Amino acid sequence: MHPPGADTVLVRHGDVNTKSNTVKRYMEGILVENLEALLDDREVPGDVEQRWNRPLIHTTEDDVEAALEAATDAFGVVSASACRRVEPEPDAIYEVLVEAAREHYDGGTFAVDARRAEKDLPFTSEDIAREGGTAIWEAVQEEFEPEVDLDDPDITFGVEVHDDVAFVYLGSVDGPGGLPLGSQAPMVALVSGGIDSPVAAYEIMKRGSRVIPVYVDLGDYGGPDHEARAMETVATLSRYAPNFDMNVYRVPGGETVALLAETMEEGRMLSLRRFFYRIAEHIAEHTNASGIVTGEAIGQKSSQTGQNFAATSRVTDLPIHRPLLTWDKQDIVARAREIGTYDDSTINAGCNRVAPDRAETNAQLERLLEVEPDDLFERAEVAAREATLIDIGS
Ligand SMILES: Nc1ncnc2c1ncn2[C@@H]1O[C@H](COP(=O)(O)OP(=O)(O)OP(=O)(O)O)[C@@H](O)[C@H]1O
Repeated sequence: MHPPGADTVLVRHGDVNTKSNTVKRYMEGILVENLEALLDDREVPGDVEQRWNRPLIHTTEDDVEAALEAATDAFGVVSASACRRVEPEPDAIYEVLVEAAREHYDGGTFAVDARRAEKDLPFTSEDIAREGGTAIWEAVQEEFEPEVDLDDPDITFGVEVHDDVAFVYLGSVDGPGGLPLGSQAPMVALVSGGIDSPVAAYEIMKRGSRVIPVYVDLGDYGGPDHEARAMETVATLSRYAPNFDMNVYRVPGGETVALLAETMEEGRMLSLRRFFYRIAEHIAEHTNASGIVTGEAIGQKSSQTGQNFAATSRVTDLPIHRPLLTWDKQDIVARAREIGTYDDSTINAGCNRVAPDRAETNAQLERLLEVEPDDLFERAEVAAREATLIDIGS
């Protein structure tokens, strides 16, 4: 919903605002590039203006909702509004508020939420809210019984006044928040195509890190459907990052997985995890990435206990980031649905279970080292070297 004639998207960022002016300018520049790429990828016409504090997308009224959707998919964006630009004069603002009310108000409560970006304007936010509210009320009172409710209105008319322009909008749409993608160091993301790992990758992207996706082919324990599922989830994630390479490193792990399944019982999943981390470390070295991301959550699976993390994490010097560490499964599922990876993740991959019937929950590294294959690290190194890059076709 937007005021008639709205052809601009007003973009608000959050954490970018906490930075020094130099860093903020740099990050706003990255955000603008990302917004341009999202518009381009979705074939939405529009120009992005790098305006201090408030990037703007200039588009057409027909395209403004699509531009708004693209803007609220950009990492670093806290919220955005489709708005009409007007002269920063009270009467011009009230005129547009009245037009917007005539078009969209259909009874119930309303509020005017007005802000001034500059303090030296000859009117206050309260003046605009009060007089704008009166103008709206007078315009609709013959047809309806309008009521002002500042706490929980049915419709909110937003006004933001700068010294050179004012914006009028009807509410705002939340974005993901975080920081612009590419403003932080890249990370290797271990993606399995399950529900959790794509969400973990998304959460790291949200903090500004591009991800280098790595999928380990599990051989007989994986299969084409398992792999396709992983690739689909990455393709979905790449819609949020059209100007970043998200092709997947597919690493041949089938022989090692089969060996672990044949020779190990309780500690099998832990040595498998050590194998994954070590592979990720090699790919991180090769791609200049600064960490490893997984979808693990404390206690979610028997292999994901605190003791097991302590025993397995020591296999690499790189930090292992587990953005979902404290998340409940239902919250992970909700986020997967929100970002669009849930359906890909729940396709039946029809693969065999690697996990043993009796799983280790209290791993001791020394005991694990006694039973795991001596050449596990060499295997990881060779597998990483033999990785092939899969074009996810975005
Ligand atoms: N075949 C794989 N290739 C790459 N990474 C993997 C693979 N399998 C698991 N992982 C990584 O190890 C983590 C833990 O895997 P595990 O299978 O124990 O948990 P999960 O809850 O099923 O995870 P997910 O839902 O992401 O598959 C995953 O979140 C992912 O980061």
